[in-house]
Parts: sequence; C-alpha cells; structure tokens
Amino acid sequence: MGDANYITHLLLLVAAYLTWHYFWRFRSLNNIPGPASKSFLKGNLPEFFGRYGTEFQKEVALDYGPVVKMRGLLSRPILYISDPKALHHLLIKEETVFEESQRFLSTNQVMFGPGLLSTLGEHHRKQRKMLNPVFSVAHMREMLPIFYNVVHRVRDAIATRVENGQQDIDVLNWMGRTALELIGQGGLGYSFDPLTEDMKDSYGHALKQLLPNLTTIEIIRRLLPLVAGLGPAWFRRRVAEMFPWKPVQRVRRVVDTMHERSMAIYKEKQVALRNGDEAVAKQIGSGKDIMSILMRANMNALQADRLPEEEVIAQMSILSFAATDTTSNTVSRILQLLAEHPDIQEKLRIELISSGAGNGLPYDALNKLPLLDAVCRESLRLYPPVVTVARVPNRDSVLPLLEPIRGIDGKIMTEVHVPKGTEVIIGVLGSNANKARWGEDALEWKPERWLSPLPKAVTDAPIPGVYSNLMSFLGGKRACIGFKFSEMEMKVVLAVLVSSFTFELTDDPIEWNVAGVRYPTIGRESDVPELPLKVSLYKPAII
Ligand code: HEM
Repeated sequence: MGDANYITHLLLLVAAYLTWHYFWRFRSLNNIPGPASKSFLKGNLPEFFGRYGTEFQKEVALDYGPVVKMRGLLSRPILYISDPKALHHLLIKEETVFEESQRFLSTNQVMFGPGLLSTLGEHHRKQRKMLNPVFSVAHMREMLPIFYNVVHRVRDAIATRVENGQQDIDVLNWMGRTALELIGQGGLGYSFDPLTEDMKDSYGHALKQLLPNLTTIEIIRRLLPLVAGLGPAWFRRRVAEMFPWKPVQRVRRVVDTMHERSMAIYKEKQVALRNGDEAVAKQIGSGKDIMSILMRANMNALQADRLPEEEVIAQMSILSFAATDTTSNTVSRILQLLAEHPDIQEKLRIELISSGAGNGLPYDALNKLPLLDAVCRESLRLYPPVVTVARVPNRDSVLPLLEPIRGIDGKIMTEVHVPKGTEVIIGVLGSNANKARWGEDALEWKPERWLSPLPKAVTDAPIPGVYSNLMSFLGGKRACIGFKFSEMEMKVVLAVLVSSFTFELTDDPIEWNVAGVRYPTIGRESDVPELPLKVSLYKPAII
C-alpha cells in the first residue's frame, strides 16, 4: 500500500512537472506551426537526426515557413529557424545569450578536451584570438604550395590506377585521405599518408568512424550533460569503458586513438621548437603549419593569454576532426554533381586548363576563377554538409522576424518569444534554399546563378553567414574558423583533378545520410561510407 502511494505521488509529481514544462514554460511556442510528432518520448528526433532524415529535414526547412516547431525528448519543443533577421539576432546580436547546447559542449569536452568546440564566452574568445591569425588570407597564400604538392600526389596516385582505362574509384576515400593529409601538413605539420599505397591510417580511420557512430548514440548524447560532471574523471572513464553498448565503445576507441596521436604530434613538435628554428624548418610544413605557429605564439604570449598544454592538444584533435569529413564529403559531392552534369564539368575543365589552374596558380588568381568559384558556392548552398547546429538561450529572449509568420490559429506574428532552455536549430538549408529569396529555382543546382548578380532579396536580407550570403559555415563569433582553408582545399582539388580526369556516375545508387556531417553510402542498407565514380584520364580531343 505504502509503495503504491509512493508511486502514485511520484507519477503525479512527474505529470505536474511536465504540465508546467510544456504548457507553461514553453507556452509562447504553442502557436508556432510544424510537423506532427509520432512519439511522446522521442518527438521528431529520430526523423530529424536519424540517418534517413534527409527528406524530413528538407520538409522542415522549406515547407512550414521560417520558424518551425518540432518536438524533442519527452516532447520538449525544438525550434528550426531560418528567418534572416532572427538568425542575425541570435548569432550576432545576442551571441552571448544563444550558446552552444550542453549536449554539444559535453560531447566535445569528452571527445577532444577543452578546445574551441567545448568552451564558451571569454575562454572561447581567448582560444579563438590565438588561432585567428593562422586562418587569415595572408597565411592561406603561404600554405597554397603545400596544398598543390599534396593534391598533385593524389592526382598521380589516381592516374596510375586509371592509366589502362576507366575504373570505378571511391572518390570519398581519396578525398578523405587528401583532406587528412592537408590538415596534417597544413594544420599540424605532420604527414599521415604518403598517398601512394592503398593504406588506412588508424587516425584517419578513427576520424571517419566518429560521426556515423555519434548519430547512433544521439539519444544517449542528450543525457550526457546530466552525467558529464558526475564524480572524478577516472570514475567517468571507468563507466564509459564498462558501458554495455557497442556504439559507445566504438566512440570511446576512436576518442582514444585521436588523443594518443594528437599527444604524440604535440610532443614531437615541442622538441623541435625547443631545438630552434632550424629543427622546425626541417619538419613537415616547414614550421608554416597552424600548430607550429600557434605553439610558437603560445610560447611567446603573455602569461594571461597563454593556452595550457591540454588546450593546445585539444585544438589539434578538433582541427583534424573539423577539417576532414566536412571538406572531403563536400568535394566528393561536387564530383558527383559534376558527373551528373557533364556539360558543366566540361565548361569547368576548359576554365581550369586554359588558366593553368591544375599546375599551380597564385592564391588570388585561383580564387578569381569564376566557374570554379560558382561550383563551390552553389554546392555549399544546396548541399550544406553540416545541418544540425543548435543554440540554446541562457535566458528568455525575443527574436524579431524579417517576415511575419502565421501561427497555427491564423494569427500573424512579427516576433517569437523564445523561453530560456529552448533548443534552436540554425536553419542552414532553410535559409540557403528559400524560394522567396533565391527564386523559384532555389532547389536546383545551378552554378551559373553565381555568374550574375544575386537576387536583391538575397543581398538585402541580413543573412549573418560568413560566406557569400550562405549559412553553410554559419556566422558570428563561432562561425567556421576554417572556411578559407576549406575553400582553398576544394579549389585546389577540383582544379587539379578536373584538369586531369573525367568523372561519370556508376550504376550504384548513392544515398546521402544524415550525421553531424552528411556522408554517402551505396544504397540505404550499407554502413560503409563510400562514393564510387567512373574515372578516366582526360584526353584532349586532337583537332
Ligand atoms: C565544407 C567544409 C566545412 C564546413 C561546411 C564547416 C562548417 C562549420 C560550421 C557550421 C561550424 C559551426 C559549428 C557550431 O557552431 O556548432 C564550424 C565550426 C568550426 N570549423 Fe568548420 N566547416 C568546414 C571546414 C572546416 C575546416 C577545413 C576547418 C579547419 C581547418 C574547420 C574548423 C572549424 C572549427 C575549429 C570550428 C569551431 C569554431 C569555433 O567554435 O570557434 N572547419 N564549421
């Protein structure tokens, strides 16, 4: 009897809490339209964040207007916002209010340590201040020869595989290896891969496994903030080691591999720096890589500005992680798009060959090639690889809207009251592919749209993106620090490969899957990230 009473009281308490939570705390969101939720427990989470979420994400981004309400764990509201003024407000004006979610910070803290992806406020600002100079255009100019050097090796390796005729080549694998080697040489001053043999570097392999495995444990990640601070580090580590679920164990092994390698690279570099400039110059990257410069700047910085060792090591893992799948999956997608549009592939090849871009152009000349630029921008517009970025306000806030929205009851709203703790997903695709701004053909891949002035509705809107009115690299103080690095990488890879090879589709059905960074597989069942294309040596027609 006593037990029954206890359980009844407990259930009443839970019911009261939920009522307060959803009908009181989040009442200002009741009128926001959005898709129905199929489960009280999981809300729309599996549809939106699950591997097969592409179509649902598109529906949320484009079919309900610029502010959409979904449901999360225990039906808690999640907003998807693509209105430019609201985005500007939350990423720029109220950047200190709309912070990264605890889920994001805790996961990154556990995976990488205290680096850019897991710190907030002043701590984050200080880390970013140290890193900003090495991502400047001036520094990209210096690194360009390293990029050409690596990509020429990739070209030669692919050429030996197709010299006797067309072959199916897994371009995702090659682009992954290229991206890792580029962040290795340009970022860490370290070579992971000679890019000749068919080999698998354990670090590169670990990085590739991370995001697909994180998607599998999305629900657990949502509970992570509750336990992330429990007990000392050794205790949490022991719990992680004993956790009886394979995906969690896979993530743990990946994290260990990343940390060990970053640590080893750091120690090696530290010795070289101590031995003076000559020793550093002899290293991969000749001391021009991001980490050599950061470590040297750190050694010379005032005590107050200096980053502790564990933070520098965390930045190494973060840079390697943030730079690889993002760019390699994007270049792979571009090669797939060029295979689907042979006319544009041919036009691009003409531009590249006539300018000599495949052999090596200075940074500014490469950047000015109009079609190459248009192909990159258009691909990042329509196929942004990172689409599940969220922010959570640390106090109640009001987001003004550029265009009023119609509520469920038909009432017009010109602003949205966002209660503290609401998860807000940045509507990257919703902004990039909005028909009212980009035009009726917004959902078509048309690089030529970038060859003439963009619609006024796009240029006049306060879209806060750091890159070309697009949200793909986000905006504000936490925008992608590596977007120029990534842009240069994409351009060098395309310049070299499209000048040398032709790309055609195979008969395999390519499926792009949702994860922290979207990735391709053959069909929906396969777990193996890959993207085969038919590749041949380009032979210019003899006139
Ligand atoms: C197509 C390629 C890429 C895309 C689409 C992309 C996108 C993004 C996005 C959306 C964010 C914001 C994440 C958030 O706030 O939760 C971000 C952050 C970041 N990105 Fe990238 N990224 C790309 C390539 C790169 C590269 C090549 C690097 C490094 C060389 C890099 C380094 C970073 C870092 C360190 C952050 C964290 C910045 C901070 O919190 O201050 N990214 N990226």
